[in-house]
Amino acid sequence: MATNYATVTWDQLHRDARQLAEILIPRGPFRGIVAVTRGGLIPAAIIAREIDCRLIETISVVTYDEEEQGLPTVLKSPVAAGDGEGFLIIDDLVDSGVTAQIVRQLLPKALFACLYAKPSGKPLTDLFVVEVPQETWVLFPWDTAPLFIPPLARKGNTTG
Ligand SMILES: O=P(O)(O)OC[C@H]1O[C@H](OP(=O)(O)OP(=O)(O)O)[C@H](O)[C@@H]1O
Ligand SMILES: Nc1nc2[nH]cnc2c(=O)[nH]1
Ligand SMILES: [Mg+2]
Repeated sequence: MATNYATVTWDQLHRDARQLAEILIPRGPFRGIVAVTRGGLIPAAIIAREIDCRLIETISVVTYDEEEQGLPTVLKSPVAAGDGEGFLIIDDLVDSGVTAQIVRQLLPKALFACLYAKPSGKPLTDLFVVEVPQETWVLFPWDTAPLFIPPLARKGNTTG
């Protein structure tokens, strides 16, 4: 279980994805992108727009249920990407690196990039934008919703 949380807003995610695209342009051009569903879908869409790439394939790997890590299962293979030559793999983050390891085994010639990297997963990604502590759970904009909280002055005041 994570000991703390880092909330990423839509704006921040968009800025980080654009920054990754900027780093990726000199590494291209790419024949296509493989988005690691589901978390990689939105970063991949933003990056595809910035690097002007229209061919998007997906790979589906399920590893986590809520915050619990389980055995990874490949639900969909990225058949259109062959051995990955000329392709760019995009995910939202690497944590333990297990998902990235599986994806890389299936696409050994592709470049792997993600927005956020925790120390254990860092060696498994070719490029990333922001490092996050291992014990921090990243809350993506699609994981969260704005919520009313009472003013501090009323905290613990059951009458007001
Ligand atoms: O480095 P790891 O420890 O493998 O963790 C990273 C993976 O975990 C999350 O996906 P998740 O399995 O939760 O599925 P989702 O993308 O469909 O939400 C995240 O989107 C990465 O793909
Ligand atoms: N949302 C989210 N999914 C994850 N999967 C593995 N690590 C994380 C994390 O920090 N945040
Ligand atoms: Mg994922």
